[in-house]
Amino acid sequence: MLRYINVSYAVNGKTILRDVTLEINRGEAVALLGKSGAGKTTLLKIGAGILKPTSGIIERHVSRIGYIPQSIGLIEGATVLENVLIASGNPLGIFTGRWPRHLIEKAVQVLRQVGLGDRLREPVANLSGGEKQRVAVARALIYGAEIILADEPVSNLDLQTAEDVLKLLIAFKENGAVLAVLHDVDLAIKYFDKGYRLEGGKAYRIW
Ligand SMILES: Nc1ncnc2c1ncn2[C@@H]1O[C@H](COP(=O)(O)OP(=O)(O)OP(=O)(O)O)[C@@H](O)[C@H]1O
Repeated sequence: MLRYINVSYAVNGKTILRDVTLEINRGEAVALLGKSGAGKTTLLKIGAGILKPTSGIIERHVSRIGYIPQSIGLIEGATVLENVLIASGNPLGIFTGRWPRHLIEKAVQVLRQVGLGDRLREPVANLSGGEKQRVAVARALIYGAEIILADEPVSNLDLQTAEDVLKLLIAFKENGAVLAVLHDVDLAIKYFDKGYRLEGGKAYRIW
């Protein structure tokens, strides 16, 4: 679904990625590991099309990519339901605050799917870190993303919550595939089909 071929990325004369080749196939959950500053976020942003590689090729065999940044990227003052509706891509609703009934029904359905059916009217600011990650997954679902690129989706979460969020992310494989940046190798091995480690700008397949 997503393939990096000899991708390099440099900024201000500093090479962050060198000749990275890796692929995420349909039905796969792929973990990306590596020390702080190794280039994991940069790699994800290139996959999402936010950054352009300095050289190399990105092949995308998907039309919709869901990108969940480290900051999660929710609108804190808006409700859980509004945050999901905004991701549905209906431009009128964003300006008028009025959404077609079918979209509201769909938003409620994806929020139930991620276990937040009883928090629809809650401002996102009131949610815990794990619950915010769930909203982010619900946004990807209503958007119709085929692949999720998630940047450290479980950092700062306790183990139980981290496992719950990972199970939810992994379930997204049914829609396509998942690429997630993780720090915990044990969790990565437990839940992910494939793992790469970034080191010195290069990607090494570790399982
Ligand atoms: N626009 C930029 N200008 C200068 N340096 C940058 C820029 N973007 C990234 N870098 C540097 O590139 C390196 C890789 O950054 P990146 O955010 O991809 O790392 P990371 O592996 O995601 O780190 P972390 O685990 O700490 O989030 C870092 O040293 C960072 O400071």
